[in-house]
Amino acid sequence: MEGKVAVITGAAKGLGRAFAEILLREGVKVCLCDINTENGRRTEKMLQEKYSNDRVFFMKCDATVDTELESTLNHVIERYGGIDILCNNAGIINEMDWKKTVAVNLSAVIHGTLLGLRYMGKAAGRPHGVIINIASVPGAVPMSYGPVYTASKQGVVGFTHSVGFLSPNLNDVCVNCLCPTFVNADILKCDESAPDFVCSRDAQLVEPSRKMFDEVGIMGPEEVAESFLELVMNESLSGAGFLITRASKSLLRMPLELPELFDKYSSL
Ligand SMILES: NC(=O)C1=CN([C@@H]2O[C@H](COP(=O)(O)OP(=O)(O)OC[C@H]3O[C@@H](n4cnc5c(N)ncnc54)[C@H](O)[C@@H]3O)[C@@H](O)[C@H]2O)C=CC1
Ligand SMILES: CCC(=O)/C=C/C=C\C[C@@H](O)/C=C/C=C/C=C\[C@@H](O)CCCC(=O)O
Repeated sequence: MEGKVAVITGAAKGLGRAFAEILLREGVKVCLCDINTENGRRTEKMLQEKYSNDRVFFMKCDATVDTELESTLNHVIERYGGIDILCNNAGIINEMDWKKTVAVNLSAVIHGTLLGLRYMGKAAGRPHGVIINIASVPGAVPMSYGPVYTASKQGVVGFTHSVGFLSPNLNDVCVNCLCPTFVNADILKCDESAPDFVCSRDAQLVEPSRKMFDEVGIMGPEEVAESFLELVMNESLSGAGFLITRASKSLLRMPLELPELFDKYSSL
């Protein structure tokens, strides 16, 4: 991993920051992209102090703005010479502004992947590339209080399964996705005062999820980052989706393990 270059969207905090940190630990150079400059600069400072100034930097980038995402990738190529790992991680849950949820969670992931296929791997004169799209458990099962969020994540899983099937043969870029269960991050707060954390206003729908927190547990971002690293290092898989649960503490390949998961949810 030493010397490889990674770009992570939504990396100012939560899972994106944990993914950045585990890659830095392995010797990778990382560009942290996020729409939130304040958190992004804070994370940049923290990681530069821990690793070094020249191995990590922050770029303000709204992943939903096509030109911003593309110019970010170009900037990273100029600065570090290429890109080997791209993680399309930025995500929100906002059932009221459903177009924004689809734009961040699905459209930006599709655009990021298509750019990655152009700027990484053989097409860009690099030996190999890895794209990891962050979906979620609702990428495979329904989540009643977040139908738009669910649709966006199912879109990510379907897109990844399809595009990842061919991409290793085309230009040696693997595309996979991760579906973690609940992770301790701001997105879980469902705080209606923060516009991007709005899920259903119907308490009766949200309540079952709170029960699910106890049932399936809430993972730490660093636990998910260990599985993320395992997937980044696997150069033979593509078009696959992986579930990460607290109980398994490892990657479960979808859809093989899903019948068991459906049983678990339908019995609650
Ligand atoms: N926390 C959880 O329980 C789970 C989260 N996920 C997914 O993991 C990903 C990361 O979420 P968390 O770290 O949990 O949430 P978070 O809310 O802590 O972090 C999300 C980051 O994305 C950034 N962001 C939002 N819109 C953006 C945009 N347009 N462009 C660039 N950055 C943007 C935010 O500023 C924030 O820094 C999301 O895709 C989420 O759907 C998946 C499964 C479980
Ligand atoms: C209460 C606020 C909240 O739950 C917000 C969640 C936002 C994002 C987290 C998401 O990515 C993780 C979801 C994991 C879900 C696991 C199981 C669900 O599919 C069960 C849904 C049960 C139901 O339909 O009520």
